[in-house]
Amino acid sequence: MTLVLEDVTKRFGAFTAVQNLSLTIPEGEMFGMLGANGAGKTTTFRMILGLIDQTGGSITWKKKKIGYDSSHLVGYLPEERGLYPKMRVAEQLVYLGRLRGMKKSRVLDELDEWLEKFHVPEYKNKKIDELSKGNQQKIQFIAAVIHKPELLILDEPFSGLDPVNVELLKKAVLDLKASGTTIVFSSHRMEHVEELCEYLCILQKGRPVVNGQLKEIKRSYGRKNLIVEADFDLGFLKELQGVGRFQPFSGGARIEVKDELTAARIFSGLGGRGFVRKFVLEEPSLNDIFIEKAGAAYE
Ligand SMILES: Nc1ncnc2c1ncn2[C@@H]1O[C@H](COP(=O)(O)OP(=O)(O)OP(=O)(O)O)[C@@H](O)[C@H]1O
Repeated sequence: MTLVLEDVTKRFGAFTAVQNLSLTIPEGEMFGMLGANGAGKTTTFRMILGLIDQTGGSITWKKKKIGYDSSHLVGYLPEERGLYPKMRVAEQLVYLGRLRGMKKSRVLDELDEWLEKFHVPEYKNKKIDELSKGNQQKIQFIAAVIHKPELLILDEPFSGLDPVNVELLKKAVLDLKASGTTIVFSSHRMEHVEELCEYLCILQKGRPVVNGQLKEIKRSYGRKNLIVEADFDLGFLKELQGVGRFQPFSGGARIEVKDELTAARIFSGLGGRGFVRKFVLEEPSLNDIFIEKAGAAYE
């Protein structure tokens, strides 16, 4: 276990931004930090990186506190993007790489590789403010990883990227994971977290309301989703015992059911009413769990 947060609290004056947060993030894993706006994700990242001190509790990376002397071990993509607009990409990266103890020639070699990977080798000598916002974000991502950090913290890495760039970045992140990097990232897009993370935490007003392994979280949530499509009105199912949220859509409904027995009862209740085109029982999505636990919806 490499990144350990024990009973961490952060207060800003009288306001508590993070409260009694305990997490263990296994080495080489990708960990999703979720929560509505203002839940405490960025504050937690800043504490992990040693940029701000926690009010209580402890945070260790491989049993040591992270401080400025460990900046070569960690990489950070902050939520507020911060490149120097008038600097050229290569100059910027050399500057940041050297701050982390890299030789200029190594920075330039790594940069060439990354720009190829992101299909933008022509950006090397462009000024940051000549690039689109999404492309600036790719450069900032390269700045966070160019020194091959052991621990990588990405605050909303996919926000503002088009679908092609989201895929490029996902692949880059998965490659880093495959090479052993421990990655913690935040996102408001549940499907990204679901696709990439085995472990996650949902914060609500600074407190962890869900924390652990995704498949275990889904299993213990219990309820499942039933997708039914039929040529008759399914509204009567709302009243059945064991039925939770009922979301009708054109030609069918998505129905939260307590257990498989409820699904079986629904199945027999459909008989003789008309034509059923689809009847599928699915695991709850992370979005379902998030809506219940964090009390906020995302599309
Ligand atoms: N320096 C500060 N002084 C006072 N309050 C702060 C400070 N930094 C953060 N906060 C407050 O702490 C809470 C948590 O903020 P934080 O930025 O960690 O949320 P977040 O989960 O990252 O939100 P978002 O999804 O909007 O980025 C917010 O209510 C915020 O206003």
